[in-house]
Amino acid sequence: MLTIGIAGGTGCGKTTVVNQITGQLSDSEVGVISQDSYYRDLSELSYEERCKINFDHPRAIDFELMRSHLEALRDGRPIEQPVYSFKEHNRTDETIRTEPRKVMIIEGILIFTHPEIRDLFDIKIFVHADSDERLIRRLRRDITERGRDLDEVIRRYQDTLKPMHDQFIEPTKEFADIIIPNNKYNTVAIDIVRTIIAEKIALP
Ligand SMILES: Nc1ncnc2c1ncn2[C@@H]1O[C@H](COP(=O)(O)OP(=O)(O)O)[C@@H](O)[C@H]1O
Ligand SMILES: Nc1ccn([C@@H]2O[C@H](COP(=O)(O)O)[C@@H](O)[C@H]2O)c(=O)n1
Repeated sequence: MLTIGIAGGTGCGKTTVVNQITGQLSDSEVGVISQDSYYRDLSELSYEERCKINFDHPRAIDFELMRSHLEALRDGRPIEQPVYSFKEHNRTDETIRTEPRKVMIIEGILIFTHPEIRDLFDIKIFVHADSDERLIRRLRRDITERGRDLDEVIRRYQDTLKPMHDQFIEPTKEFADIIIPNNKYNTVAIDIVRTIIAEKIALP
């Protein structure tokens, strides 16, 4: 199995890049896992308490579960990937059965902060977009897709997102094998990654 990690700050375009990479590839050969699935279960907290959680700190992520899932896939075993709700700030009761594939892509803001997770990646890609661009994209996306309003996004950006990005996420750029500049759509970089994956899939 070829394991590709795609990191970068919120709104840099990780999900978009993953969709562009996998667009014309077969689902049976390339799978995608999102770090969002591994936000800790917060069912013991009220909704109001969950709203106050810092979701940009590495401790918000259940890296143990992520590691055991990545190792299971690598060993050829399927996993039950949790499904996350941004509206509820919590995991749902659902899971998605994810079968091992020739290529697995894992995307998320914090995946390069954890040394043991980092070591599981054959290729590490960091997607870069400037912070003003990322904030604009995040505002648009969170309001239209994640049930947030302007005040919520700005408050979270100032209180936790920006400081956590500077402390934890930006420094992991140094671990990347490839940095994709994504202030604008970057078809050249996407083609390069697709070529690498196509070669892997072509192997018996
Ligand atoms: N290169 C780009 N140019 C303009 N908008 C983009 C670009 N890449 C992504 N977007 C948009 O920005 C928003 C955030 O992108 P997304 O892929 O969800 O980022 P991430 O997964 O890194 O948080 C989405 O609405 C997406 O359509
Ligand atoms: N309940 C939650 C959980 C996470 N977030 C934010 O999501 C961002 C990471 O996801 P991306 O798709 O943007 O990479 C992260 O910055 C968290 O602040 C949230 O708003 N609510």
